[in-house]
Amino acid sequence: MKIFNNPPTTDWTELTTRPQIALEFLEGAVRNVLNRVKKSGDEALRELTLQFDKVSIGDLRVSAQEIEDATMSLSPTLKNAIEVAAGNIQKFHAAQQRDVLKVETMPGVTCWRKGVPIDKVGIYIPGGSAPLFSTVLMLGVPANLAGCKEVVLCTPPDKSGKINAAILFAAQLVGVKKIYKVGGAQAIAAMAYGTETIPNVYKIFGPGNQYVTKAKQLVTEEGVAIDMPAGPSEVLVWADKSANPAFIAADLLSQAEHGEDSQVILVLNDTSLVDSVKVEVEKQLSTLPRKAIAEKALANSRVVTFDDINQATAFINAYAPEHLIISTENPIALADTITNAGSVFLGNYSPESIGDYASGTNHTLPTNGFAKSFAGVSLESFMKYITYQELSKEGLQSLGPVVEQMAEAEQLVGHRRAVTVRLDNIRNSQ
Ligand SMILES: NC(=O)c1ccc[n+]([C@@H]2O[C@H](COP(=O)([O-])OP(=O)(O)OC[C@H]3O[C@@H](n4cnc5c(N)ncnc54)[C@H](O)[C@@H]3O)[C@@H](O)[C@H]2O)c1
Ligand SMILES: N[C@H](CO)Cc1c[nH]c[nH+]1
Ligand SMILES: [Zn+2]
Repeated sequence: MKIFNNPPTTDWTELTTRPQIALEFLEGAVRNVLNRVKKSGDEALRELTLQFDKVSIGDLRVSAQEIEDATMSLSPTLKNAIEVAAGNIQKFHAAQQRDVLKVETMPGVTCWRKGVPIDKVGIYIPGGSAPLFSTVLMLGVPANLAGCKEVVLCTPPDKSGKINAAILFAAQLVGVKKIYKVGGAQAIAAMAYGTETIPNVYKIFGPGNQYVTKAKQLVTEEGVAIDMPAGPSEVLVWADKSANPAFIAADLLSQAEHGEDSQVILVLNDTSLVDSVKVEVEKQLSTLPRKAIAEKALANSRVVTFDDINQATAFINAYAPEHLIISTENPIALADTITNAGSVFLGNYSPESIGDYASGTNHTLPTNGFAKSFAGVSLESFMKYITYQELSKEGLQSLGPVVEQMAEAEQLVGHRRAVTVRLDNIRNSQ
């Protein structure tokens, strides 16, 4: 991890840059995949799966027997852990349900807003380097709570053409039945355009690598909605002397192990922890099974120190981390100064991996600075909100003249007439 002490505050560009595949190459490669799936459907999916996942797939859909076998093969302790996590995720997301609130903006003018589920949604479950069955809970639970009619799940097969048993168990737990063995940009294309086997959907959810994330962004050009760009994982730890160097190192490594293009940042308000954290990172890295991956991610990572706490806040808001851990003496006060972050973990006993799996919050979060403008997945992400209004005769008599004035001034006589014709009718019938 490269160290920056009191970096100049005029331009954060270099310090907030994430490791990325060259944009032109990435976009070209992903557009090629999208076009192939659009043109050749299932045939392209099979060819691309052979090319990228090195396996030949016959039936793209996971059978009921495969789901049953997977469920049987899983240990009771893991099943129980998944159920506990699902319960917490269910509780947190169910609490996001809102009552319909009717507002009388003027006497006789009533407006309200009602959430309705998005009929058809697609959920992408990453599986390239690790089978993220926790993501099935993060997306399946709110889709189920929202009442989406059709949920399509895509995830890459392993080298023997199978889907990880825990992914299948979690899917049946949250009621997802349409599961397909396809990953990467080709899975996003399948859910966006539909193929002979895979139904198209209206909105695509889920994290993934840079290919998956770019594919999601590109299909929005064709009218498909997405949750947000949720690419390579990242964490920023903000610590002071009260933090434990072993905890900090473990938190940094927990996200560094996701992928070589992950990035972890340590922000310190003094330099006293630099050496002890370095020692701990080396120590813990030496026994980490995914050491090679984490080492590459650490090479893209940074320690940034600031004498001035306000500069630290400004940097963190400019970086807009996916995850922010605040391991300082008064974490809540510091958290209040943060406007750009996906999810925040407070104090020394809130490791980020708790949120990855089981506290209840959603782990599908904006990366690469998108936390400036996007929120993580929530129940609302699976709904759309329709607004309604109903006017009584008296309501139209009060508000109609206002709209007549405004429509006339916008030179939209047709708009004015839709009001006038009714006001005339009321007058004539009195
Ligand atoms: N932001 C979030 O909320 C969040 C949550 C969980 C995971 N993640 C991230 O998701 C990512 C998962 O990535 P992954 O790779 O393990 O799994 P993945 O499922 O996202 O991608 C695997 C697929 O990528 C495709 N692919 C691989 N190399 C390719 C190439 N050269 N050209 C075209 N396509 C290619 C293959 O089709 C493969 O099936 C990680 O970066 C992780 O950090 C993010
Ligand atoms: N940290 C990831 C979100 O960036 C989520 C995850 C799933 N499993 C482990 N971690
Ligand atoms: Zn994680």
